[in-house]
Amino acid sequence: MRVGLTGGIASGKSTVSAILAELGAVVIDADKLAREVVEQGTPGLAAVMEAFGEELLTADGDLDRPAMGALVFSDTEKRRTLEAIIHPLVFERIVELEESAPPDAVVVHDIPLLAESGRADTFDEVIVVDAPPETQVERMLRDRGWTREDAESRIASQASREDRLVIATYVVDNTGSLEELRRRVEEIYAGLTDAARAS
Ligand SMILES: CC(C)(COP(=O)(O)OP(=O)(O)OC[C@H]1O[C@@H](n2cnc3c(N)ncnc32)[C@H](O)[C@@H]1O)[C@@H](O)C(=O)NCCC(=O)NCCS
Ligand SMILES: Nc1ncnc2c1ncn2[C@@H]1O[C@H](COP(=O)(O)OP(=O)(O)OP(=O)(O)O)[C@@H](O)[C@H]1O
Repeated sequence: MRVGLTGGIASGKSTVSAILAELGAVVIDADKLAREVVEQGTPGLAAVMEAFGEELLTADGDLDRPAMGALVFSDTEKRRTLEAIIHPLVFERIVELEESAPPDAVVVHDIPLLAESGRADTFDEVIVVDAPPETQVERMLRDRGWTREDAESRIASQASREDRLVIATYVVDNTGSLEELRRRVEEIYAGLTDAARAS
């Protein structure tokens, strides 16, 4: 069974995917793949350098992610240029990883931009982790040392909360405690495994 997992930045997706992995799901993490495809020595990094210039490399030769973030989250055209390089490479890796998963696995795709991608209906189920923007901002300020402006510009680069909720077959309200979150995820996973067995 193929399950999409999405949510706005800092909504709690990684926390949910870690619980699902613990429960037995195979998790494919698009953010992680988006980092791997631009590691040093990759064609992805070469393509990014060609489009954006070598000043976006750190002294060690890695992609300077904070500098790239500052650039693309304040300029939509630059963000689209970066996405046009990275997204096809991520998609290729997703297909490869999916092919190597056991046939009866619950495969969870953690994809921050699932609502934006227009591919939600290619999944059997879609879990949306939901939290209000103010909670997202609070978590980003607390954890990442970003300014409120940094946090708000990322939220503004993403689909609205409403646009994400319309693709959901399961909604995880993540405004409560971590214990409540775990209970809700366990309940959803039980439903997924039942459905996978029945199919
Ligand atoms: C601009 C980059 C280098 C900044 O890196 P940084 O380490 O600061 O952030 P990281 O990659 O860990 O992403 C954190 C979160 O930012 C949000 N985000 C990332 N890219 C995008 C985007 N293109 N549009 C909207 N939100 C985004 C997501 O919620 C993501 O979970 C990086 O985000 C990137 O390469 N983005 C383009 C690739 C992409 O779209 N990734 C998202 C899933 S495939
Ligand atoms: N219910 C909760 N109560 C308190 N803190 C939470 C809750 N859910 C998640 N968090 C915390 O909020 C932060 C963001 O959560 P997480 O990293 O899971 O979000 P994310 O959606 O994966 O973020 P990103 O989009 O950046 O990948 C983490 O520090 C996490 O521990």
